[in-house]
Amino acid sequence: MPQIVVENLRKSFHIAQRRPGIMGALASVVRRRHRTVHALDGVNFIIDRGELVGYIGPNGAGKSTTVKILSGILVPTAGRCEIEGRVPWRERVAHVRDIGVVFGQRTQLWWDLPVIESFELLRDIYRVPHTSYRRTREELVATLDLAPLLDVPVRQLSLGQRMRCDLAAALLHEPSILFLDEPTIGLDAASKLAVRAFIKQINTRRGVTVILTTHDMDDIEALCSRVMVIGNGSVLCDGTLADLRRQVTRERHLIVDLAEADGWRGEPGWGQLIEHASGRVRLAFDPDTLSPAELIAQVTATHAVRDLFVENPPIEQVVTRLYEGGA
Ligand SMILES: Nc1ncnc2c1ncn2[C@@H]1O[C@H](COP(=O)(O)OP(=O)(O)OP(=O)(O)O)[C@@H](O)[C@H]1O
Repeated sequence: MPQIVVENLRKSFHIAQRRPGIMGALASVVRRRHRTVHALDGVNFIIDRGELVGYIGPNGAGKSTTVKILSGILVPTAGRCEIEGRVPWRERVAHVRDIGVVFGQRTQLWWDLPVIESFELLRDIYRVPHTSYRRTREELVATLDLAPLLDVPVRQLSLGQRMRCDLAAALLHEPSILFLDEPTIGLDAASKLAVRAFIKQINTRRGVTVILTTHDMDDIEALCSRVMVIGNGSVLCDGTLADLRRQVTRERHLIVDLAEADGWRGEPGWGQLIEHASGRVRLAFDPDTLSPAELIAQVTATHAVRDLFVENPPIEQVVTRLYEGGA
């Protein structure tokens, strides 16, 4: 049975528009003009227990609105949304016991309290029995290396330390679903790797379903077997990263390091030259028109080559094209 069902979900916001100038402001008091923003315009997806799904899209596409509806904070204008058979905004108390939410830009911990006291408060709020709370807390403290941080007030933590504490806080009540909104934003390389490893671990070992919203494509490549791309309020693509690539382009790239920096003599039939600097050449070619083996044979027959390799276009490029197509 699917754990999350979203069908034809719509959410519109009516925004009061202010007219410019003092007269405009006075006129707005008497007669307000409104503008409607269709943040979600028919979103559909199903997520099974234990999936780790990336939810990506350009700014303003509707990601946060979806997550807010799924967490019961917002009520949609129309459509169906059920999680564990419950409607999130109608059965909020039961629903929040099943979910954990982490926002990279905000903390759910109490700013002036030591971390451990925030944990205790969350235990009270979620009414977690003492024995299971202690067991889960000890596991999380060990896995996320939190022991040295427990007595430190949250405002004194670095961003990376705070994120590790926020992840623990979201999991203390052992939810079966975790919503992560930009969990690696602003983190240094080592902290990013630690957070990613932890997300992977709670998904594979504990079977927690994870919905990850991010603009960091390295997060997606490292973690997600499935990616949903949203644009203009609807899902543009739902599948593996390979599906996403196939939907956007068949293009592949040949990268050639030349023995002589300015020795490039490309032929028009080899594809499009998209980079040529410091002896490195990057060609975008269509493997259906010219096979990689044939292209390599032609290039090496006519050039002195130090090194070469074939790769897919960077995922950022693929995603940007998908966003542009969707827009
Ligand atoms: N409370 C609100 N009132 C009015 N408009 C809103 C509100 N929340 C979101 N919107 C609008 O709905 C659209 C979708 O916003 P949303 O925050 O869901 O996008 P997003 O994909 O999360 O963007 P980002 O990547 O920038 O966080 C935008 O046009 C936004 O301005």
